[in-house]
Amino acid sequence: MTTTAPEHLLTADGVTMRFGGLTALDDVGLRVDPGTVVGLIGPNGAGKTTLFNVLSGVLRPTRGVVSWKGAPRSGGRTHHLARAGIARTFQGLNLFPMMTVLGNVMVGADRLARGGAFSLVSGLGRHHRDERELRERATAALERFGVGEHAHRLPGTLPYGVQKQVALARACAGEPELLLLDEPASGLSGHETAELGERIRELSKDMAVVLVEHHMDLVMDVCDRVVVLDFGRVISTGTPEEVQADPAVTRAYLGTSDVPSTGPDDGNGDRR
Ligand SMILES: Nc1ncnc2c1ncn2[C@@H]1O[C@H](COP(=O)(O)OP(=O)(O)OP(=O)(O)O)[C@@H](O)[C@H]1O
Repeated sequence: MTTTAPEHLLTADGVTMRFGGLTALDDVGLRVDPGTVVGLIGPNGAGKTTLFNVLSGVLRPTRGVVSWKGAPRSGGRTHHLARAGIARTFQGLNLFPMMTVLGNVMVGADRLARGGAFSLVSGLGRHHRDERELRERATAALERFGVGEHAHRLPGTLPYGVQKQVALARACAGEPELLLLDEPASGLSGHETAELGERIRELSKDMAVVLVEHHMDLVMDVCDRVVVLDFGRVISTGTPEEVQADPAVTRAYLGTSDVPSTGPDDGNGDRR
């Protein structure tokens, strides 16, 4: 039997999100193809976080459809999405503070095993073989992100940059097909951000990536396509070069310090 790979991994069609009288997203369309890195940018309040939350299933749109491999998706909790092959990171890291680094990453690897997410902590209800496999996967993920030596530490005892790598390792340990990254460069040094760029490029060989990010150098460096939001609408889509050259984008950023065509930025362009 011949199977045809779906053209798009994730699509959003006509997505509108209203909060009371405020329209945070207005008829937004987006597509993410396998193996591509898609950047979501826009001035403060443009709707990036709202769209990220719709794509990651945290918010159900007022109107419109988000589809995964061609099938409409109706929201879903994080672990449901993880089982489908979608992983995300959080701005606030969201590591479990009382669990070791290894334990945290084993939770991320869990979609590939049979037991429930927390049975690995208690050891209840999990087949020993499963647990050994999870441990191996998690250890490999930590090594891949260069933080294997911290496996038995608690996250809170580690520098912020290391915790960010652990959060990335946790998201990738389940071998997702799509990784959603919410401002992964925030709080990182220039050197750490450059390393992150290399990692994202490497990850994109195995999975698609959606990146919400204020750090323009990173966006322009790693993204295949960039979607620009302004006041909840998509005002430009294209390669980094195309959106940088788009006058609509320049206009949207006018008066902010968050200009996509310049070098390093402080990530705080605010026009409100
Ligand atoms: N839960 C909510 N209730 C009401 N209004 C909201 C809610 N979430 C977001 N908004 C509003 O929706 C608009 C878009 O916000 P959103 O946070 O998505 O923008 P953003 O592009 O992520 O901004 P930033 O770059 O500052 O994070 C803003 O006007 C914001 O105040």
